[in-house]
Amino acid sequence: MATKIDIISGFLGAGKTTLIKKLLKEAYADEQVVLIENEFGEIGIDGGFLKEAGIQIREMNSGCICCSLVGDFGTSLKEVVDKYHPDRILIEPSGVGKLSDVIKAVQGVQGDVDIVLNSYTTVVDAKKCKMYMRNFGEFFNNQVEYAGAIIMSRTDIIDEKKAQQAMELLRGINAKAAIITTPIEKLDGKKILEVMEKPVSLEEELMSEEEVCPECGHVHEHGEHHHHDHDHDHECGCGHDHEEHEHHHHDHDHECGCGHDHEEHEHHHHDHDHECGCGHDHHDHHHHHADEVFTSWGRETIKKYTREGLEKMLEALSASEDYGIILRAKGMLPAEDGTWIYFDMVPEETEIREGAPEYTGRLCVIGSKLKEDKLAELFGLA
Ligand SMILES: Nc1nc2c(ncn2[C@@H]2O[C@H](COP(=O)(O)OP(=O)(O)OP(=O)(O)O)[C@@H](O)[C@H]2O)c(=O)[nH]1
Repeated sequence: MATKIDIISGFLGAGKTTLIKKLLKEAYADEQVVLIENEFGEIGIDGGFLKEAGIQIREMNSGCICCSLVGDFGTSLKEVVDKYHPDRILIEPSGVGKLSDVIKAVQGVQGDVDIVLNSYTTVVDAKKCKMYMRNFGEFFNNQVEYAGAIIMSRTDIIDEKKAQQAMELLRGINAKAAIITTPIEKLDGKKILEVMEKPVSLEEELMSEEEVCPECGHVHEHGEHHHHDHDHDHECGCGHDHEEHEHHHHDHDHECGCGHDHEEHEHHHHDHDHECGCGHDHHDHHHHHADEVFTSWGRETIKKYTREGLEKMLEALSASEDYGIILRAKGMLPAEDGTWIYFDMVPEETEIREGAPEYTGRLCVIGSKLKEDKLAELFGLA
């Protein structure tokens, strides 16, 4: 049986790891699963948390799984399949990766390796969705637009109105995905996986009632029919033949988000297919690689911290832009009292907990226009 590939995408701190842990426990318990992580920061931090769950983890920290690294990624995927023959490979792209690039990379090796793209899901922080769309739309929106299913995180802590607003924003750029709005801790992992694998939105459910497939003339089951549609959409963004491109152009304009009109868009495709083939509009001056926009700063350290001290440092990070635009910080550090402090921070939300001793202390900050000297000073590591 071909190894199933589940892609779990989502912006920095969205809740990808939280979801993966839940799926491992509740939905993948009887399967052999390998996780491929592509972290943006230089220091692998998540690995530590997930190793406790006892699954195989392969980290790809050398760069993004994107246009330039498709080869490495393919090799990595092949090695994992040959070595472990897993039932499933979970791919957790970096929080600033473009989902379309990852889908394309998987599809690119599908012919050589016995894998099948099974699901492509995006976790969205419902609390920050609006802000991310506005400030980092180029990366954030792509993850939403290409998702088969969208899981809204933090619907447990925001009010209904805000959740509704976030949902509408997401629906505005992805008309088809199933959007999970129920807090995930209320749902069984199996149920979540079911939605990820057969993401049927209400709209499709209603529409497909009596719908006859225009291609084969049959009435399909909901899920079946839906998958059919989705496959087409995604193929369209990923370097498949031109006829199909044109055929689906209507959808594609939306997916691209480039703001150009249809004709112009088509033009770009002709011109730029050669350069990269990833279906992006490279002519657009707003196209960036993640490392042009986001930077990370990380340190290994033996310095000991206190919870109170660390809390203040993390508060200072989001209180101003003195340290740059901070989007994410995490780490595990030795405490003065001999315990270990693990922390997870997204602006205005900090989680500090006790964890198992690590071989050394590590911390990582991700953001835009980071001021490294100031950060080193703040954490007492200058
Ligand atoms: N209240 C609440 N907190 C959440 C939810 N999902 C994630 N978090 C918290 O948000 C923080 C980040 O969650 P992660 O699962 O590590 O996010 P991630 O997407 O893997 O983050 P990256 O490491 O940046 O890729 C953690 O402190 C989580 O406990 C949610 O649905 N509700």
